[in-house]
Amino acid sequence: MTFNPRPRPESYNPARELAVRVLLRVLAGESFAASALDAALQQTRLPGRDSGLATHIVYGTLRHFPSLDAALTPMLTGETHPKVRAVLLAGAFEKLYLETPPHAVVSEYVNVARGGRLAPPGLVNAVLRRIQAPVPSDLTRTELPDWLAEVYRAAYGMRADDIFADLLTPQPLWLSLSDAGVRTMEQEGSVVQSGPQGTDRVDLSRPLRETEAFKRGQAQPINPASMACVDALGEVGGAQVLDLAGGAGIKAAMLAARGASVTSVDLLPRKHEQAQANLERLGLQADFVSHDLTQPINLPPAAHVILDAPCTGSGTLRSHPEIKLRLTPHAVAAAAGLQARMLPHAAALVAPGGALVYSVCSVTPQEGPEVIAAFLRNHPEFVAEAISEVEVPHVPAGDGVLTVPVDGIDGFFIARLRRHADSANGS
Ligand SMILES: C[S@@+](CC[C@H](N)C(=O)[O-])C[C@H]1O[C@@H](n2cnc3c(N)ncnc32)[C@H](O)[C@@H]1O
Repeated sequence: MTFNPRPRPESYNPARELAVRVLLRVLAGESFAASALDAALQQTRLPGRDSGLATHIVYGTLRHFPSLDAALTPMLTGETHPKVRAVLLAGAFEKLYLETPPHAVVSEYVNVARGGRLAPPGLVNAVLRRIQAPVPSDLTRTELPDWLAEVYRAAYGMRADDIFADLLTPQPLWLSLSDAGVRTMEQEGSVVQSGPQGTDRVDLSRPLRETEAFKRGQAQPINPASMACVDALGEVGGAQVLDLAGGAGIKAAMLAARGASVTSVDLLPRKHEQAQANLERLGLQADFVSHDLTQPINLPPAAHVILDAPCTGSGTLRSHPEIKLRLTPHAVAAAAGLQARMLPHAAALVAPGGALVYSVCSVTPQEGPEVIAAFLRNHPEFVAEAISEVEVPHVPAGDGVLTVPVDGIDGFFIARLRRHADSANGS
């Protein structure tokens, strides 16, 4: 008898297997899409076109997850292994939302399933051949759970439908660029368009980290709505600024670049390490303090304080579509509770006559207007001020503003509170 080796699986584009493996981690709640994808792309070094395809599949699948899940669920019986589900979700996304010919989608994902030992090829073949778009409904139009779609409708009224459509499209890249950075980017073939709040919208000719502008410290990613929070602090050149919940230091970097002396406070020392490394890249500096801001903190008061509080991120669904899959009303209440505990300790650091900017990248009323209203009821020494520095589209929201998440701008709640000049500090 002659030995017949098993036929080798047909080849397939590794971008699809990479996308499936990234989805597997993100759907298991192990990672955000951005960091899982970044790590996988750095490890495999796919050519540019293929990394573009992998990125498109990961984000598209997450953005359309509610519809894809609704289309798949009736076709599957019993428990479906997460690996099988990830293959089917990615395949269904590509069949229903990209222009890849259906027969190519089926054969590619059958080969991914077999070659990557991810799923029974026969099942993938059968499901992807038959799958069709689900019947149109509110869910397929918004791709959001009902309660979250209602939050958006309540916040933005007539504009909500445009926002739902926008949230399903790829996120543009926003950078803060120095003049030299604009020139370096353009020399490398990237297209730079000036955007709101002094940011630039950039179509890159290569991955950001590989651009000279990034390596030389001439470029910092920042969303215009995030920059609006920095701008709301007013003129900070030469002033002391307390950057509370400073995290990886994006706002700290923008403040330091304007000549402020920044002290950045965060719960997690590892965030300070990231911030420090980034500031070094940019040729800037700041001081760091690790502290739990639900507790009083002993720092000299400052005329400019920002609390960019931890939040649910419900205003960043275009760049972080996985958030909508995990977010619950319970998580919103928990975030609002944390923010309400942090705000008085931040306010205690504001010098008489000074300003406190409170910001969250969330559009829920609990994390924005309600936190501020409750604080002001108990702190008559503060008054909310109008913020003229917000250039991005925004709507009024209680004592602050809510930026409108269209055109790649995140949804941020921003309020500015002024301490009366004759009121002393204290919690
Ligand atoms: C929205 S992020 C800050 C982003 C940052 N301001 C920036 O612009 O890069 C919120 C930060 O709050 C921090 N945080 C969460 N709970 C905290 C607490 N109890 N005390 C201090 N910081 C906290 C998190 O570690 C996270 O870095």
